[in-house]
Amino acid sequence: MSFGNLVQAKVYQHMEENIIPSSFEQLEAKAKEKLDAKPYDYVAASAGAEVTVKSNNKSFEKWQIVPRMLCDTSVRDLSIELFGKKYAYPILCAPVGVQSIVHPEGELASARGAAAMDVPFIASTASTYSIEKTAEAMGDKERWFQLYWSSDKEIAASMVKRAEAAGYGAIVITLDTPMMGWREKDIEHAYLPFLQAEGIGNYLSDPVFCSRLEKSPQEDIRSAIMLWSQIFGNPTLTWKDLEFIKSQTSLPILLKGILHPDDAHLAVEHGADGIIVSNHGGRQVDGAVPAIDALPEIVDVVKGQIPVLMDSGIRRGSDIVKALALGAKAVLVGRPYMYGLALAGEEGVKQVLRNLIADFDLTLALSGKRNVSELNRDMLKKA
Ligand SMILES: Cc1cc2nc3c(=O)[nH]c(=O)nc-3n(C[C@H](O)[C@H](O)[C@H](O)COP(=O)(O)O)c2cc1C
Ligand SMILES: O=C(O)C(=O)c1ccccc1
Repeated sequence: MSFGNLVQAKVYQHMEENIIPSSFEQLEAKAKEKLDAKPYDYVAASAGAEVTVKSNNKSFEKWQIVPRMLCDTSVRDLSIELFGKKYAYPILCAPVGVQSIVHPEGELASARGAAAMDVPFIASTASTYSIEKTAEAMGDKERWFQLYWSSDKEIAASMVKRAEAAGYGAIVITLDTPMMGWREKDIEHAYLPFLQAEGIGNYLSDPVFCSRLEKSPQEDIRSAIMLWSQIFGNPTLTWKDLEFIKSQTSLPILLKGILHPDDAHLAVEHGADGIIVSNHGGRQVDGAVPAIDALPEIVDVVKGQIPVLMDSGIRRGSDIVKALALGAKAVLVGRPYMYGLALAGEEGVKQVLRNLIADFDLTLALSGKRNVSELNRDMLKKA
């Protein structure tokens, strides 16, 4: 059945039991009801007084869309091109670690949900399920691998090579987490899921990691967890270390966590293939600049030499329109799909993504635009 431009009807068709609220606030509230406090707070909470996570959302309100009329928006194309490949939408699932704390199928369910919606899935280094198992769940659908560069560089290199072998299309190196931020809720709960061996699946299945152990993780999980805690994160890294990872792979490399225009400049200078403007959803430096505020200056510095993506605070279609109008090529979503996963596994992730895509499509059309390349700063007004 075709519903023409009644995008809502196309969405309703898939909602057998309306399990997933369409509003982000209700989605979060339902996830809170369902989950235990520890895993819920791990996902929902942020660093410090949570100023940045709040201002991530507030800052989108500073930009107002000025819609244009009579533009024939009957036929629309939401696709983009990145690194020579076509993507159906300018939306990706952000790398989110340790997803098994909200659903037993964890990353596998999210990856399947993303694949079903034609949304690329970025698998975190800190996944409970391995690079290879996640790839297997996705068939030939697009996936990227996010690297937490461990203090043992051979382990980092091994993971990058495993990702390339398993059909991942890009490597995202997260720069803002050489150590985890000060998250008051997790401290209150004394919660660190890794200490129960959740979120370390890529290490336990890594030949180089295992070669550093006296006994296999199956024989002695405590020592494996201990080693993980010693090698996770690498605060010694500097710009010149990027050369090492570049030499390990032919995949495009994106740097995630850039907020300063000078760092964007350095990223280009050191041969990054892309940048992800992000404050890690407010989970690292409380008081850090909202990502949407950092974006325009970074886009100006990069001058189209490499694609600039962004995340931190994308909740609705209008947020995506604004980010793209300010120069982002695509956006990543984090918490929204985690709540979908918590509520209904793969189906929940699918519904969250489907709603977001439909909302984006409608906002684009109602703003008088037919495709992503028509989005630019002229359509925005600063409040
Ligand atoms: C529970 C959780 C775990 C995360 N784990 C990772 C991770 O393993 N690697 C990473 O690069 N970013 C991680 N992030 C950050 C996300 O990739 C992304 O930057 C952030 O969630 C975007 O903000 P949003 O949640 O407001 O959409 C995590 C975020 C959350 C909420
Ligand atoms: O919780 C996070 O934000 C995060 O990035 C992370 C870091 C280490 C392991 C798992 C997730």
